[in-house]
Amino acid sequence: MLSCKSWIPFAGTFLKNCRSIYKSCYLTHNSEPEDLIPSDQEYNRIVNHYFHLKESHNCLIIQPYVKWGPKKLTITPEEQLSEAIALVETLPGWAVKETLSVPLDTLERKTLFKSGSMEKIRQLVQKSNDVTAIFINSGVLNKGTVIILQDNFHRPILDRYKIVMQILKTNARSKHAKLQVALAELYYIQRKSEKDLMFKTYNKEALKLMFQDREKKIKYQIAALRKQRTLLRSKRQKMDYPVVAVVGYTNAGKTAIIKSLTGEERLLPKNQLFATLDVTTHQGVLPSGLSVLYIDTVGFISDIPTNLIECFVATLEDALLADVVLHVEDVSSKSYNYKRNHVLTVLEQLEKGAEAGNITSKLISVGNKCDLIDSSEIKDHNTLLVSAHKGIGLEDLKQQLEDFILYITGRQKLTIRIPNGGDEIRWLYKNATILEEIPDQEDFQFIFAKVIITQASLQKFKHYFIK
Ligand SMILES: Nc1nc2c(ncn2[C@@H]2O[C@H](COP(=O)(O)OP(=O)(O)OP(=O)(O)O)[C@@H](O)[C@H]2O)c(=O)[nH]1
Ligand SMILES: [Mg+2]
Repeated sequence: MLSCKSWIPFAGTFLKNCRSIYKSCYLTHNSEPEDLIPSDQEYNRIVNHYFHLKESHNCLIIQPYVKWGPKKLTITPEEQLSEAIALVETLPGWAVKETLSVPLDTLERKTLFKSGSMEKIRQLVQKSNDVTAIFINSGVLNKGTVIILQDNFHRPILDRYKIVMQILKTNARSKHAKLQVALAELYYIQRKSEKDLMFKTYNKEALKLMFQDREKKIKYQIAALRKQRTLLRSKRQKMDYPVVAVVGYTNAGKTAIIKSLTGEERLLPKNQLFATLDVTTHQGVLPSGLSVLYIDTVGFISDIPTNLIECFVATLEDALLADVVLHVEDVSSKSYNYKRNHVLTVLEQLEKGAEAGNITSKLISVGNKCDLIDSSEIKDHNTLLVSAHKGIGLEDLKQQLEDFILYITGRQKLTIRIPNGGDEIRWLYKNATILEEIPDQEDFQFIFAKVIITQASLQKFKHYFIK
């Protein structure tokens, strides 16, 4: 385990490197393209110091919970613990050895736990001596508490923030996701450097320069990617397909739903938290034949400092500009209400952000994994129940989406009488969705075309063809 003192010898080389161009030598277990993220050895060491990055850990998970008062959560400690287990098990090579829920009367105590609980934890660590880390399932622990607990239990202490960061690092595949994670990590280290004694030996100016330089380079690359995405977005707008953004708590089944709605084999739903870190787009067809684009997004999770999620908000931008936002909920989850409230709160916060527009007015909820519950367990009778696995309710979902899209985008279903084989039908094939062509029985020179068409296209059609 690294202590504060073990950092001092690095300070000299660190300062030298601060003024040099940073060589690419990102975390050893995370293969980075050479030019992707500016990095240096010292920075990586700092990161390792905070995050205790390792290929594997045997964890003791401790779930602190406040028994009563305003800090008491609506989610039970058992439910919190099961999410903590899922978080650890998401990391390849990591395992859960022991778990313990510890009641607290306050979250303010410096040691977090009372002496009786401290003793209980100490005994548990001694008993299972293959425990290599203690994960305390709480947002961010303050440095003083971490030091006290580490000194007491002689194991690295991890909090929720660190575990989620580790998952994001492990699961980030695309250039964009890696850059977002690198930025989140940088902000964390930057904040630490303002208070942490560990940085006392470093030249403050050089440190600041190094952080600024790193931030500038990462942001530059993110901006370049964003330009590409804006280009793609405008191409998509030209295609004029309605867009459905699929959002929700992590592991609710967003990817699985999109896979079932589109039949796209490339999509791989996983029993992991934060399996999806990239915003991807998939084409599907609604009951009347209208093409639609589904956007898969990064899942939400509660009790994580907002700055970590903020880094991913940029990746949600496209999603939030969608015509419809489909909120996927896991109806089999015991913390269904807690998760629902969390997602809705985050969406409301995003809505307040500059470009997001009005999200709540274009929100539809769908309850996934209904195959795992029986009718007595239904939590909200107004939510459409589906199962991506068993294919239950998917046709109803498509119909709901279609009706909502027609309503919200001002598309109309129309029947237009036009010449058979003329320019009109060719134009409509390009600019609208043709549902059916029916010959006019009274005059075979004409057909009735049933179409779905936007207001804008209808105006153009009238302008070109109706004199
Ligand atoms: N029983 C059951 N399991 C499902 C259903 N839909 C999804 N799952 C499972 O739930 C897990 C999570 O599914 P994903 O589609 O990856 O969930 P997600 O919301 O995209 O998760 P993240 O990308 O990690 O936020 C996987 O193991 C799926 O196989 C369903 O209808 N029924
Ligand atoms: Mg997913």
